[in-house]
Amino acid sequence: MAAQTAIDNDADLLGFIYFSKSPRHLPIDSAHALMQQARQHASMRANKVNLVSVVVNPDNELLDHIGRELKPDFIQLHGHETPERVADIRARLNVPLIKAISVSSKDDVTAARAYEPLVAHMLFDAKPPKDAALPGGVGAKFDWTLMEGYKGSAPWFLAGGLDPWNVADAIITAKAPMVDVSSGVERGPGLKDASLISNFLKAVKGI
Ligand SMILES: O=C(O)c1ccccc1N[C@@H]1O[C@H](COP(=O)(O)O)[C@@H](O)[C@H]1O
Repeated sequence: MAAQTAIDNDADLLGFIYFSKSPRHLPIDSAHALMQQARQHASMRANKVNLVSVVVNPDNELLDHIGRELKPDFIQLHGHETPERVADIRARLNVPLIKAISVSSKDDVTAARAYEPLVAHMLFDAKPPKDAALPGGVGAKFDWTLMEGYKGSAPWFLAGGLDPWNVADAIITAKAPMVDVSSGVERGPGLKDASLISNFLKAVKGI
């Protein structure tokens, strides 16, 4: 299981996608089973791993369902949720939030300020191509130098097109405290690859 490889290589967080257009989409029952296995594996190894439910413009019904059934450590909002909507979600759920921002310019990075008081972590991902079916998980990179000077009020994630070969350069260039990856550790859409996962984590931990 990909999650086990990630845990064995000291990943701090694991993401479970709930978005039907994604090749990584996991219905709640499947996510529940995989998250249980991941929690058991981490506790056997005395590793602490945080489990993240990734959603896109979720309605309240879905959020309540995820909160109740999956009990994730974080919910990652990867759509066009406004700061007002994020404030509503924060008031509704007792789950720390990660807000993804799509970046193609410095203004996009500046837009993070409005979310910072509302979330545990910001995540900066590339703006997907206009015709993309997914808002993330498409392997698109952005100009990491756009993160220059961004401090943030909490540790933040760099994402978008990262892989085992470029992640060290990305961390150094963007001065990123944390990174997130999806397609860059896959051998095909939705097919996580154990050796890519372990090479990615070795590259990150080796810095
Ligand atoms: O991975 C997905 O399928 C996905 C679907 C919907 C929203 C977000 C998704 N993934 C997130 O996208 C970024 C970057 O992915 P990649 O490494 O460029 O493939 C990452 O934060 C994932 O959590």
